Amino acid sequence: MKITCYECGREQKEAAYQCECGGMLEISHDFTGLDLEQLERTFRERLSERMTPYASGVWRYKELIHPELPDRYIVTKYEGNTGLYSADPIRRFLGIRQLWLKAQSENPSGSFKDNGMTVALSHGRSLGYRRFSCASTGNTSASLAMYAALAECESVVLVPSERVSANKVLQTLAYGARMVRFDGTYDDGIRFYERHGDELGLYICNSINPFRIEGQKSIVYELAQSLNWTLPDWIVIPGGALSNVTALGKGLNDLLRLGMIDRLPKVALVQAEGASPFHKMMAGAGEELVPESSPSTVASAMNIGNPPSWRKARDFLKASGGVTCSVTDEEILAAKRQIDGCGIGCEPASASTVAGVRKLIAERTIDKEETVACILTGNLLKDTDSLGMYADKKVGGSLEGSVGELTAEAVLERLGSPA
Ligand SMILES: Cc1ncc(COP(=O)(O)O)c(C=O)c1O
Ligand SMILES: N[C@@H](CCOP(=O)(O)O)C(=O)O
Repeated sequence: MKITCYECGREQKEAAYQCECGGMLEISHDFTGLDLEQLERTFRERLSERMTPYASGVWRYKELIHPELPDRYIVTKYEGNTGLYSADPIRRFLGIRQLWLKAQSENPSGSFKDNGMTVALSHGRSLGYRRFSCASTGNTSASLAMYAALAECESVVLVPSERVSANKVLQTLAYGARMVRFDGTYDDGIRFYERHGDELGLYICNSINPFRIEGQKSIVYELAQSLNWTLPDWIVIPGGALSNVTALGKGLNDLLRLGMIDRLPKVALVQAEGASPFHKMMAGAGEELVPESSPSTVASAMNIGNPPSWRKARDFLKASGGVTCSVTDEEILAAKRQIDGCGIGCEPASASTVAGVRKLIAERTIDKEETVACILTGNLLKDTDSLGMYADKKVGGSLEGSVGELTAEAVLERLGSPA
């Protein structure tokens, strides 16, 4: 395993997040010598592991993620192992032949961050760190605080004072994090760490830490394994800091290189219109990202104007024929209503995927005969404010008004006869 600069290629020391040239870091593995059949058998056999690190849907793939890490450093809550659903109401809503929803929202802290955080935090422990940190819109901080508490370590987090979900803030605090609220956005928090992280002696677990990306690759490994190593035509994913799409691309390239899949699916990256600097760059065929200083969307997890991983994301999407699009807050909430109402549920950022599929079908980029998997990144309870924001607030048809005396007849009168 080697850590190099994504920009200049220079090899790096272990604990760095950024090369001297300012470039992001990347981990590369030498997979030579790995026996494909043996690997597939191992990944299958580990599905029946219980209470060992290999019962995790991340560490099941340790050989492809962090082969050198001694097991004693692993901090796991058996993350991954999330549901893959074929939700008919959503499929009908989109009018598409086949749709899968991969619910990373079912992770232990309620978001896809756990896939990456277990690896970053475990690696930091192996380096001797006891104090872990991040800047966050709330999900990264909740995940970090949960794993740090499990490892009996400290967590220190920077969270903007506005435009974040109160649920995520409270969850982070409940796990014992020390929190600094500040005026600004996630982007300002990252800039602070790039300047001061080392001097503060903190181990930073944002996605500028390349071990986060290694862990997040497991999402697509697990998706591929669940579908017997045959991926759908499209994978659709939301984009904020762009760590998830970067990890998706890296994981897909690993699987192709190893011969575990025989073609790359197309990837669609969806941003919220009010925070879409990456989509604007891609749509305008530009090569350089122009940061947005005041990103603003109901999908608060994606209130990001200067995504650190944009170069990696751009290179993957361009090389693989991927696309980007943006959707409005209204479109996000309409899609969220469908996803919640079919019993799966998600937070607004995740719903942008289904909204994006709808738009890409309308634009004829996705054909209705193609197969699609959407990555649902965060849990419905992560943002309860957004539940009151549906255009039509009657989600399941709430019984408005009083039923008077509570009798079966009175309730039935309000409900009507069963369908
Ligand atoms: C629930 C949720 N969905 C989507 C995103 C966007 O993912 P990324 O920042 O990796 O692009 C985030 C935050 O990062 C998130 O918390
Ligand atoms: N939505 C994220 C912001 C991106 O953070 P990172 O972990 O990819 O650096 C959050 O939950 O903080």
